[in-house]
Amino acid sequence: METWFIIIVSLCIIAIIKPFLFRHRKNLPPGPSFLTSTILLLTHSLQELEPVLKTFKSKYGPLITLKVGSRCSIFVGTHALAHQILIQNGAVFSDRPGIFLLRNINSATYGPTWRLLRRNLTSEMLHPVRVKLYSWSRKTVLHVLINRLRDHKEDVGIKVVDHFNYAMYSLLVLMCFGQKVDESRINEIARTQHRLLLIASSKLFNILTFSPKLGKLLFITRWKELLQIRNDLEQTLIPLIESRIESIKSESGNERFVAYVDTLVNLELPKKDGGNGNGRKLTLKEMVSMCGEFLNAGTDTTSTALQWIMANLVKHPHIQRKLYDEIVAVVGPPPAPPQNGVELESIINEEDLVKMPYLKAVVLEGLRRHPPGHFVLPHRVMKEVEVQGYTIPEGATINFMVGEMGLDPKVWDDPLEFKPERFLVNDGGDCAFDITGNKGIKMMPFGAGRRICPGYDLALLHLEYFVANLIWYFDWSVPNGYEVDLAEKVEFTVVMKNPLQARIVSRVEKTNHSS
Ligand code: HEM
Repeated sequence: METWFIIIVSLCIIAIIKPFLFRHRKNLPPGPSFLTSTILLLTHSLQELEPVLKTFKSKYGPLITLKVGSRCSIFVGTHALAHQILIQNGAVFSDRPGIFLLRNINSATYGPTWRLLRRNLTSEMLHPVRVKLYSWSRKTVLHVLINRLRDHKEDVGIKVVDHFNYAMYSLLVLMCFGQKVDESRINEIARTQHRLLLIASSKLFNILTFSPKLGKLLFITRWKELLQIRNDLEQTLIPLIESRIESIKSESGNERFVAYVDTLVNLELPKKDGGNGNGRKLTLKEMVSMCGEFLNAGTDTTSTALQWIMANLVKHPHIQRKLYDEIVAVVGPPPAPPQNGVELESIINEEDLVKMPYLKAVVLEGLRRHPPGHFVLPHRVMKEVEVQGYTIPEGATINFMVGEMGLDPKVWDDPLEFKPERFLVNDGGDCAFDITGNKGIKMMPFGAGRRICPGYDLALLHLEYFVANLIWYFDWSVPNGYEVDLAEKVEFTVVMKNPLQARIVSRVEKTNHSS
């Protein structure tokens, strides 16, 4: 029903905007007809466009244009071009199509406000010294996760994704608001954020990035739904922000660590694009956008990646064994599991992770084979520029086929295989891979260039830390009658269509039973 409606409306729009069609006489990268492009953009979310774009790539080459009226959306399908665009010409391609509703880092236009907000995050929260100070929160959350996984019935298997999600939300909520929040509140935050993310990855957003007015007109119901969710998020997060602000005032510097909210309270927006023309503090609603982004960015993405990695370790027991052997060689065998959910005293220290190259390789292979996002966030071209003899017009949106790049047989041998060894150098002794792609892009799960994910180091730490500890404590295997299915499903991230179900047994208990 909705699709028919969209098609009819799009045909009407064609008639209205036809005069704009021929405004581009420039040599744009090739692509399908205006009508095909319009229908595709109106009926698909960004991630849903992937299979169609793959076909277009074989037909038109690695630079593809989808045109609607005078606007274009350009897609880039190869590593070399992505490097040329994002690294060599970074400044021109680092803007975002302004999507109004939120003031946060990822939606900010390339300018002083974006710089200020991004620097605040990287220097106040993601600096290695700060990240180290949060190690107690990672330990706390890991304890909870391990105890939750221990509680299931062994033979049935456990669906792990909800537990991973809960762990990532608990962790990021701690870092954001500086306090432990009870389970029902965490679940409420996770639910609201998830609803927001689902809308953010729908067709509505595809059109909004292209033409905000058209998007709101065509998807009025969805737009209203988005405003309602945004409202719900404010109701959930404002009390947490206010409570943190109160505690900063009362404890004046005696806090155990700096939470994200603390850094936002002190921020002063630059005069130039501060909204009302003079430098000012963030409003509470703007803090909601910033905190919401912090939670979104680091939760679903990381728990999706964690699930894919663990699924591959369950599917390939020899890789799991090799990883376990590496861990034991560095830290020794795992301790006896805690009784009655008592906190674990002994876990793998973060400092030990650097001695585990195979662990790094497993995580990187997971991100190559199953990047949580198969595209980056849309970029906006700031000035007309030539790429490969084609004109990339000012104002065009541009995106990158991240999923496709990770599977390119010209760059990766047996790209569909899960082979962590491909990341090892020096006869398997080292894992040195530049995830930023600064010198050359082979894959880009975190994007590349000026808009690269600022949280990539933290995300890699979270993945290595959780994978290492989960494999050290537990033996992971396939429950009876179940098969690990690597089929994908598009949500905000690209998730497992059939979520991982695993039989998880404490390694120490398993050894005791068998001896
Ligand atoms: C496995 C986990 C993660 C993945 C796969 C991931 C991936 C990405 C990608 C693809 C982008 C868009 C890059 C672009 O548009 O070119 C991005 C942006 C961003 N990410 Fe992450 N991310 C992860 C974790 C995190 C974490 C833990 C944080 C911080 C707590 C974070 C914060 C951000 C922010 C603020 C942006 C917007 C950057 C900007 O526009 O300047 N991400 N991320």
